[in-house]
Amino acid sequence: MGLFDIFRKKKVEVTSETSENTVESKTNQDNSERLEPTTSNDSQEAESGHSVTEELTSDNFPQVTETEKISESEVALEPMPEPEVVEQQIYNKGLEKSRTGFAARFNKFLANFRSVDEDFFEALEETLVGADVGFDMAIKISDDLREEVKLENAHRQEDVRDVIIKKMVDMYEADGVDEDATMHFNVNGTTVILLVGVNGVGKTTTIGKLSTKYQQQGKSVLLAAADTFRAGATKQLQEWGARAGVPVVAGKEKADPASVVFEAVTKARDEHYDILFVDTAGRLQNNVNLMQELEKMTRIIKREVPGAPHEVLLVLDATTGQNALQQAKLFKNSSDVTGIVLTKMDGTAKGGIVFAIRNEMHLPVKWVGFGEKASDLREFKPEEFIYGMFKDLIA
Ligand SMILES: Nc1nc2c(ncn2[C@@H]2O[C@H](COP(=O)(O)OP(=O)(O)OP(=O)(O)O)[C@@H](O)[C@H]2O)c(=O)[nH]1
Repeated sequence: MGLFDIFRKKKVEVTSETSENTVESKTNQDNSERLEPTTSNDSQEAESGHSVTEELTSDNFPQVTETEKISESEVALEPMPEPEVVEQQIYNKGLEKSRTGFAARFNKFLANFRSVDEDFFEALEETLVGADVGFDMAIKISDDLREEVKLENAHRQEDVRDVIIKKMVDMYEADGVDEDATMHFNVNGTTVILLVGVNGVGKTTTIGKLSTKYQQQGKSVLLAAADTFRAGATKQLQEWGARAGVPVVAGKEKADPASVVFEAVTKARDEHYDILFVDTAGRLQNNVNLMQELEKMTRIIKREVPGAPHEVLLVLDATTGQNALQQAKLFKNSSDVTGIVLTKMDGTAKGGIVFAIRNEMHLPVKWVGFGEKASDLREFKPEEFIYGMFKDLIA
């Protein structure tokens, strides 16, 4: 089953689940309406002009009634949602801005639809570029659609919309056929994971989140604060380390980052840590010194732990749109990037960047950040992403 079919299936399942829930909640509402006392707190509040809650003291605190006790035990028996459902909810929430942004652009484009002519393709390209799917992909989609018989026969807005979204999903799927989005671990010793990227994209935060996750899975984790460039970076990493219960190897401010890496990598290897995360400094990506610094660190890591680094994760800030794509190109050329962490997806209306990264970079997105908390970093799931992005657009 292709990605688009999975997306359609998900949509049908969720729509029918939602309508069942609506019937159920309507029934509950009907019952509760009948049980509701005639004088509610709200009306008391409205009459007295101030909150009832404020007047509660230990003396007049209401006793739990028999009915409330029953409903509490009912709540306790309620089944926990399936992990896939939880994941879908997280993606839906995290992609809210992108989804509404894309839907607004797309609906505007469709509202002007009269016929499939040259103007139509021009407007489509503009819409796609505006949604940050990347220039190359926008042109490719538009070119492919010119050959599409189904589009030629489409007369209604809904048909046009379905053909275009199916094309986007199919193309996205085809571009990712050889992509390996799994994390690679060293089976014979310490796994070394390097995080690279420009200033402020979320490297330190991502290390904090990943170390919390792996620590909770029972792995022993060590952090290396090799960002000696920015004052405060080491402290920030130490704070995450303390929260996750993970030790941090740090050097003095402005110390040679390579010396911190050397100390950390030998400690991790000799003391048999499962994972070492290396936080690097993020100056401008075209800064030659930064690239040389990264190369030096990588040489030391390779020398001390053969086969390392096992992952070089490039962190990109999704809110920077096409700028993130430029950064990806530069880093890909000068370091052995194995995957991408796309942060701040919660704060962008430009989720289309995921399409551009796959289409133009052929680098797998391995993780996505939907917020600042440790649990907001999620493994990248293409199905959830496609669903979260387009669910409002397909009937
Ligand atoms: N909303 C949101 N904020 C995030 C996310 N990831 C990181 N941030 C925030 O982005 C800001 C920068 O994150 P850092 O981890 O300091 O970035 P950095 O790449 O280490 O920065 P430098 O050390 O300057 O290179 C912080 O305020 C983070 O809380 C995310 O997924 N969503």
